[in-house]
Amino acid sequence: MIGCYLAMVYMLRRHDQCFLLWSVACFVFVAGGCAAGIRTYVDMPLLTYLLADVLLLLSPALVVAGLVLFLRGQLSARAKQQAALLLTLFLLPLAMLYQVSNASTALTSFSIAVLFIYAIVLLKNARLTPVFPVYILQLFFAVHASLMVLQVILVLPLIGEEHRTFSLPSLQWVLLGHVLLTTSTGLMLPLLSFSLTENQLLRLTELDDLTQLLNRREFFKRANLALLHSRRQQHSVVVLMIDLDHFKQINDQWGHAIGDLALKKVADLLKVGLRTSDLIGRLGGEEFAVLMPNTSAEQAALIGQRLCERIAHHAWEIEARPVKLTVSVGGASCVAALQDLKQLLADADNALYQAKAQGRNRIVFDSEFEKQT
Ligand SMILES: Nc1nc2c(ncn2[C@@H]2O[C@H](COP(=O)(O)OP(=O)(O)OP(=O)(O)O)[C@@H](O)[C@H]2O)c(=O)[nH]1
Repeated sequence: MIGCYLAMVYMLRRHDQCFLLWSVACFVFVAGGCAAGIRTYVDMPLLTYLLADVLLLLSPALVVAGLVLFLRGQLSARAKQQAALLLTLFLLPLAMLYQVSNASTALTSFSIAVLFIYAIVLLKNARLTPVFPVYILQLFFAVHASLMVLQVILVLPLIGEEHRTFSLPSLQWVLLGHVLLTTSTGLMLPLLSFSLTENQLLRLTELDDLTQLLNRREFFKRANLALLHSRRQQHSVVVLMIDLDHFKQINDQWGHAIGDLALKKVADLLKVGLRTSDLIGRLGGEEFAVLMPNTSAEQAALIGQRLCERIAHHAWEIEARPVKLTVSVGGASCVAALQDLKQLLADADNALYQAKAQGRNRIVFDSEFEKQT
């Protein structure tokens, strides 16, 4: 059932390959369980021991392969080679041991435990929010790995004995835990992907596609909140409007694609030149806005001046074209954030207009602000 459920998620998620692997892993697990289950009735060790153990190991291996695919977006040739090598390393001793009573069970259980530990390590590098599906899966894998180690401990003394391992009550409990954990893991895996989609959707609605800065709507939303916060704290706030100089000429001379790369580069330079607490947005076209909370006019003037210099003196070369770029900056501030955002932006825009009129590549502050300071 879980295999069918994952197969349906695979189709719903537009053939996201990791779900196919996870679905196949469930069917392989059931096939391996069936092959092992008929040991009591059928004397075909090749089927009931060798094939059963191969299938039982292949199932978690497919889960791990699906995780790699999910986290890295692809299974590289190197990863496939490593998987083939590991499978061979497992198959060789198994082929030699499968007729020795209980030895193959111990080997398979140990290998599965190693695979689950690897899955925990893989998930450690997953940067997903909300993070709880990752933690829960790590917990499942940890319990599952412990269960497999327990199975090894229980089976080791029975190697070579003609005892039917799974008739032991303790091992039946382990087996039950194995099935429950496999089911729970199968149910939890899609949540990983929902976390990822949620993140991607959030990014799409909040960030500007080209520059990965806040888009206009998100900038206004966050800036209004920041302003409210500053008002409560009685802090002064500075808003900068930043506009590229003669950007039309760059588009006309080098083409729109180069213009886009120039916009991206400016955005990167803004990110580097400003603090993480500053909000940076692309309001549209070649116009950016920055809100600097808890910042004095003098500090902002200095930072703005440095930004202009950093951009003007940057070794501009985009796809081997010597693109020359400068920006003009208009600043506005209010002590204790008495103004609203729209007014602040309008004042900064006014100052930007003056910066352009005075020859560009400079920062000018709104005169209203200068009076206040
Ligand atoms: N490549 C690219 N160009 C854009 C984008 N958005 C706006 N532009 C261009 O930016 C240019 C803006 O031109 P203007 O408003 O005349 O301003 P300017 O040439 O920078 O001149 P000043 O602002 O007066 O210094 C136009 O050519 C737009 O086509 C974009 O996303 N990518």
